Amino acid sequence: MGAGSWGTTIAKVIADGGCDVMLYSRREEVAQEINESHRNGDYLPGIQLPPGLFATSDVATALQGAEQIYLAVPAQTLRENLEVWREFIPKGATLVSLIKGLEQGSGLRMSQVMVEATGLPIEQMAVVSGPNLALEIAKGEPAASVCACPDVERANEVARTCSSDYFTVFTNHDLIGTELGGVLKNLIAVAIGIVNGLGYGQNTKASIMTRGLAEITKFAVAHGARRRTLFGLAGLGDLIATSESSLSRNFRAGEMLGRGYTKKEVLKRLLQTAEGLSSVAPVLKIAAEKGIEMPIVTQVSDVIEGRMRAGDFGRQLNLADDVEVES
Ligand SMILES: NC(=O)C1=CN([C@@H]2O[C@H](COP(=O)(O)OP(=O)(O)OC[C@H]3O[C@@H](n4cnc5c(N)ncnc54)[C@H](OP(=O)(O)O)[C@@H]3O)[C@@H](O)[C@H]2O)C=CC1
Ligand SMILES: O=C(CO)COP(=O)(O)O
Repeated sequence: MGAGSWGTTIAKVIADGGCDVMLYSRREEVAQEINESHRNGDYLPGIQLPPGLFATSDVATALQGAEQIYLAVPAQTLRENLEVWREFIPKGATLVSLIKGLEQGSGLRMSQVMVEATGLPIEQMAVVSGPNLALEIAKGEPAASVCACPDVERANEVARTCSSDYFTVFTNHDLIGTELGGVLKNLIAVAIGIVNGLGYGQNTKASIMTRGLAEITKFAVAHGARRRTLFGLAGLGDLIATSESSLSRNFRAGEMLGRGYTKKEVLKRLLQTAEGLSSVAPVLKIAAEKGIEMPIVTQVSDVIEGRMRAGDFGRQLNLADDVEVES
């Protein structure tokens, strides 16, 4: 559900793995292009999609008989989408979030939004997250990811379905950690983008990446995540991929901020989803409520909202109450 860069790529992975896939696009012309030319030129230029991958702009057709429903729309639209889609969800289907953002206002993770918006139990909700830059995977470059679901059997089924000879999906039990890893690394990717835009070198980036990992681990653990999840593919792995790649929209957004563009200008130029720009406010609100210091994320927010000059970014990287988190 969602034929942007990641929805289309996962659909390709699943079709390449031998399963039937129906991809939902809200725009009829995108579905038509996929069915007729086996391309999605807006989002995956140069990529040939497999003939077994079909698309539709009709929700009922997309969801008819679906056993697993992969959600790949922006975090801020998921609730309203599901409120329309829920009547078409087949009984017992697994809903899989591919989304790496928090809902603004409520601060909820996507699996929580999925439960609220559909009325289905959390056991039917899964998340797939990891170092997965869409275009690289669409080209067939090998990569791995993590599927977490409270129901172990469903996690295994999803992992099997969306694994192919170039995409390996591991399972774990930590839904919260897997979900938060994807959300939080985006904020650090924006930070790395900012200092890259300022022209700083590897010391600054490595410092922010390492201290950023400490900061986001602390936040995630305070929510019940397992620390080791944040040091695996869904945390550190995704942080490395996103922070070092110009394919990352969050990194590119940060880079533009570092070069002096305003948030409004960045959003206008980006055209695609950069979840970090929307997640930063709910993350900081929750952090403040729980008394968690997040100096890097705070500075990201200050630069995004124009409260701090990008040139001043990175002067304060320490967590005042935490000196041992790296041990
Ligand atoms: N791209 C990547 O490498 C990865 C992305 N993700 C995550 O996947 C999620 C989706 O990202 P991605 O595919 O990259 O985003 P894109 O911006 O590439 O695509 C977004 C998709 O959502 C659709 N959409 C936008 N608004 C609505 C709406 N109101 N109702 C229904 N559909 C809507 C868009 O349709 P339209 O084209 O008509 O605007 C498009 O199909 C994000 O949370 C992202 O963090 C996770 C891993 C990797
Ligand atoms: O999550 C991603 C890679 O794992 C994609 O990152 P961006 O959303 O920043 O492009």
